Amino acid sequence: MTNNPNVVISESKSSINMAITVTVSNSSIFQATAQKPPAGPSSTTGGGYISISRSTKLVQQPDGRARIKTWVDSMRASSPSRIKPTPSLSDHDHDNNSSWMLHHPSALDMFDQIIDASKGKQIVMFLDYDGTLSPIVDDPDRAFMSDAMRKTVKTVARSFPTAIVSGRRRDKVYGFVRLGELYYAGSHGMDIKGPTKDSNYKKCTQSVLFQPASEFLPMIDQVYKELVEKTKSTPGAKVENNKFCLSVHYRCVEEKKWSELAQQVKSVLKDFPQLRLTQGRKVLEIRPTIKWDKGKALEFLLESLGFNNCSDVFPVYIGDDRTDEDAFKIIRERGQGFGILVSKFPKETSASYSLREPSEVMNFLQRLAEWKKRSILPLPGQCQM
Ligand SMILES: O=P(O)(O)OC[C@H]1O[C@H](O[C@H]2O[C@H](CO)[C@@H](O)[C@H](O)[C@H]2O)[C@H](O)[C@@H](O)[C@@H]1O
Repeated sequence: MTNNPNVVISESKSSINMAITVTVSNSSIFQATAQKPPAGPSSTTGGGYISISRSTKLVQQPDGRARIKTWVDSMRASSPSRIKPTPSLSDHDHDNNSSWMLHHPSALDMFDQIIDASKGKQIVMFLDYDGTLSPIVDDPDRAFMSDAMRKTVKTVARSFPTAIVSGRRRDKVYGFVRLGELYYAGSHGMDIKGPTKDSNYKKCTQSVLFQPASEFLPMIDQVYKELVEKTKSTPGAKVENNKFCLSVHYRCVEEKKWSELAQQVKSVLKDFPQLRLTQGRKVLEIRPTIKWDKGKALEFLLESLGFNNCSDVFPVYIGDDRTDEDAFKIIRERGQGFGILVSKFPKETSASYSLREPSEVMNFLQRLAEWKKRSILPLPGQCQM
């Protein structure tokens, strides 16, 4: 995707006023401040509040009970499968659904309009992995992508610069996707690497582009060990080491144990104010407080491609998670391209369009690749020089 995929950019250092900031809709859950030595290129700063949504803030209780309740509330809120299935939707639910679909229509239904808007511009594809290219499953180590999806992504990557942007560690998501011609932004964009022809992907360190949180590696490893130890008494809990960030999965934890798990995570994190907690789909995500996310990764990749100040670029970002909202927002702010949210349920989002599930994502990608193929073929009767 870049003119020079072999460039290595190191992070700049600045002193940071650490904060753990969490909003549920955009997902910071827990906030505390502390002064710490330099740890990253930039930082968030914060006061002592927790926030359930962009508009709702709670004052912290000294004993932390309100905070745990807020965590558990937001863990529930991030479990949309709890919503009743469509056949039993009430009139009110139907109205909500229809109104949401008016604002976020299906990208398949709007395919021609999307293509029209992209005319004369370079489409650049950004694809989230879990829940977008692969269906959500109980075991995060078995979230395999189908061969049909892999073939489709390969075809798309031949037509447009394409990046996978995932919360997972980069080598793990590469292990699922197994396509060397793509860009990969792992650890929520904190580990970016360009295309490689080398079949041994891990050894090809020359094409690493950006790792803005490398100073956090020892801390992340330490917190990983502590979380594994602390949560082992909670059946079903699973801690995943995503290199520059961590995931604490509660998909397989009984709901009555969620509060206990939140308490365990909180008790570890209290000693690490340099880390913040965000939420995904039945997962608590822990990452450095640096101002870097999937949106920044999108901007970085566009810049690497030479599209920073261009009016003729058309980024399309497809994702299902709260962490993808950072990228949807950037796309909106740039006024270029579109975000597409993968969801069966109405959700607050900055995406413009929606798709219901990975099979629809595949369908959309196939149509996009077919359109591109047709658009470069000569018209019938037209001579090729
Ligand atoms: O940015 P993504 O590629 O969407 O990664 C976000 C998290 O995805 C994975 O967890 C999610 O998918 C699992 C497998 O389907 C599922 O079991 C889990 O409940 C989901 O949250 C991944 O395991 C996490 O590390 C990523 O942060």
